[in-house]
Amino acid sequence: MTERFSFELKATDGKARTGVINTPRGEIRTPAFMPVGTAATVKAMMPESVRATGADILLGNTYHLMLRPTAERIDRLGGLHKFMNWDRPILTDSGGFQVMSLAGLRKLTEKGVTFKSHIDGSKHELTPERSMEIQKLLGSDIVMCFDECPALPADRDRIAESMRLSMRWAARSKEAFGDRPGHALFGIQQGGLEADFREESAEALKEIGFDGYAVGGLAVGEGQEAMFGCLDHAPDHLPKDKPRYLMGVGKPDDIVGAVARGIDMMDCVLPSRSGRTGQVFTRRGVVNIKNARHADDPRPLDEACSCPACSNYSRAYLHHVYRSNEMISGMLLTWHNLHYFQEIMQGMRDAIGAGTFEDWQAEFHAQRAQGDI
Ligand SMILES: O=c1nc[nH]c2cc3[nH]c(NCCN4CCCCC4)nc3cc12
Repeated sequence: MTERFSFELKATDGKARTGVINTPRGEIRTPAFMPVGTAATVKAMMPESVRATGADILLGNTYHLMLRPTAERIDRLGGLHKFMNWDRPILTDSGGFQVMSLAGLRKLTEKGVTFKSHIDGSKHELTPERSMEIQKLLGSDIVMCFDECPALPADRDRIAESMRLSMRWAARSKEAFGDRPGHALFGIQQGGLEADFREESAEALKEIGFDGYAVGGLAVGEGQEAMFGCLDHAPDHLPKDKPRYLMGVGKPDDIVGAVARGIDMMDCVLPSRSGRTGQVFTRRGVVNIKNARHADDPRPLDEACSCPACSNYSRAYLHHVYRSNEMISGMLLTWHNLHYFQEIMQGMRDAIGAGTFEDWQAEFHAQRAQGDI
């Protein structure tokens, strides 16, 4: 058991990397996908089931937990790991993104943001200092700087102004975080799709110094082509010996393209949220289980998948329990999707380690039939 946080690069293949992040609560194999556990639960999953899908780390949200049940209450109850019965690493987002996407009546100043809770309308404030305090109360292993993520499209002046505010907030986050062995603080690169601002942001973050570096400000509606265009240069300016985390991504082909461009960690609600809406990701493409064509289909979702849904149930059954709005539907489809996303990650880790990532990518794309299957 290590007392420190460290990143070991094991192999590279082109720009793709594979390695291990060592933390006091266990290791994180990279490239890594983090299931999202917003309100102290990965929805429809028991923690032991999340682990069974192959996850080494999950994500929690400062914004949601500060509103309900509050960080102070979770601290009094022994911290987020004990509270949600997950003893492996947890990364927490810092709250700024969720304030801008969920909260009401927001006011943004140099100090931070004030807002009204989307739950009960109560007034709250988030600053770099308060975000660090909340993430410490939660007991997060990987803490994210408090930042501002501008909605795209935005003009260059707005993007530059927002990025520079986030860099000032990154310095305040680092100051407030202090020296916490075994815990990590990640900076978040901003700069929209602008190569010069992305480089300026990376230089500012390296000057401050972080345990890892996130690529923020993406997956905000720019589309895959623009995101990949940004990822063709944005990670290049980040330290090679530290983890790179792309926030909020994504669909399977987004994830593969990001790893090919040097990303080590990702998170997205897509596999869990889609599990609840009947959208099933498979190696041959997406299955919409609510479609009547599955009503009499005795086959599993994916013959090659070993998850409980594919091992024990037919498409006909999954179609039935989805249409009947039964709880087992969300449980089985979420488990399958998370299992499939982790299989993609394991496949990439193995391929990068073997120097066969190009072939693996070709096989990944060749299997994907167009449209619904
Ligand atoms: O720049 C960011 N800083 C802090 N947290 C973030 C979280 C983010 N999440 C996303 N995108 C989430 C996209 N996701 C796709 C599936 C449906 C729900 C939204 N971009 C982000 C940027 C940031």
